[in-house]
Amino acid sequence: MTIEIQTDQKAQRWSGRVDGSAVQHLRWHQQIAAQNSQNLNDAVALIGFRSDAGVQRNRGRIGASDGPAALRAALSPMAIHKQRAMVDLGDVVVEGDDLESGQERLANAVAQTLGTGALPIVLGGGHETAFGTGLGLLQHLADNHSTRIGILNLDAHFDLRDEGQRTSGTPFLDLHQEMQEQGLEFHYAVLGISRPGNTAALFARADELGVPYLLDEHCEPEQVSRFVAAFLERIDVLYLTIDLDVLPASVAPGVSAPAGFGVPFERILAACRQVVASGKLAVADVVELNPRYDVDSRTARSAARLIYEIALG
Ligand SMILES: N=CN[C@@H](CCC(=O)O)C(=O)O
Ligand SMILES: [Mn+2]
Ligand SMILES: [Mn+2]
Repeated sequence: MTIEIQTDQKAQRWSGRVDGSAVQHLRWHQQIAAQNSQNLNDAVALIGFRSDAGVQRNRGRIGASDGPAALRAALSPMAIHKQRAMVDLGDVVVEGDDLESGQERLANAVAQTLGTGALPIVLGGGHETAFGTGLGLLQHLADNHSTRIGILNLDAHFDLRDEGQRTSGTPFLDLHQEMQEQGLEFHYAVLGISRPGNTAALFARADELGVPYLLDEHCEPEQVSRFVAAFLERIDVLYLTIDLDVLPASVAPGVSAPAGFGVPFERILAACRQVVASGKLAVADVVELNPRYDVDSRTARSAARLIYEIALG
C-alpha cells in the first residue's frame, strides 16, 4: 500500500491540544501519531483522496482536493472514549485531470486495507471518490460472488449521470456498469434526495435501476430508520457514502452545491449509528468537503463528528 505521508508531514497534520498522555486524556491526533501500522485488524484506517478532477468535470465549485487536510484538522482534537487502533495511510493524489488513474490507486488502497481486516474510511475529494472506494470493495470481494453488496448514499443527489466520462456526478452509474459487467446485483439507495436538485431524467433513471430513495422533506426520524433498516435487510455488506451536501447549507456551507433545505444533522447521525449497529459496514467515505467555502470549519466539524461515530461510536 502506498503511504504518501512522511512522518514529519504526518505530525503536522495530526497535532493539537495535549492534556496528558494517559488513556483518559487521549485525542485523535495523539492516538494516530502514536500508531504504527503493524496490525490493522479491526483498526480504523484513514485514506485521503485529494481530487478536484470530478467536480471540475461536473462544472462545480472546485476545492475538494483540500478536503482530506481539513478533515484531519477537524478530527485531530476529538477526544477518544473507546479504545480502537487508528491509522492514517496518507493520501492518494489525483494530478490534474488524471482521475481514472487516481480512482484505480484508491481502489487498490481500499482493497489492500480491507484485506488487513481494517475499516477503511476515505476522506474525499469530490463524489468521484466513490468510484474508487466502491471498486476497492468489489476487488476485495472478487471471490465472494454470492455476497450482496449494498451502497447507501446520504446525498441530495442521485449521482447517476451519464456523461461519457467519469465525474463527481456519475459515480453510481459507473459502479452500476462495473457491477453489471461482473454479474453482480446492484443494491443502491439514497437518503436525502432534493426534488429540485435532480432532473426528471435522473428520477427516471433511479426508478429504472430500482433505486430506493427518501426525499429530504420526508426525513422524519421514523422514516429514516425504516428506510435504512429495509435497505440493510436486503444486503450482506455495506458501503456507506456521505456527501456533505445532504446537510442543510447552514451546517454544511463548504461544499460544491449547498442544500437549500437539507436533512437535519441529527437524522444523518442517526442513520450512521444504525449502519454501524448493523455490523454490516465494510467501508465508508465522506466527500465533497470544500474548505474554500467553509465558514469557521462548520462543514469540516460536522463531517468529523460523523466520522467519529462511524469509527468509535
Ligand atoms: N456530485 C454531484 N453533484 C451534483 C451537483 C448538482 C449541482 O451542481 O447543482 C450533481 O451532479 O447532480
Ligand atoms: Mn450531492
Ligand atoms: Mn454526491
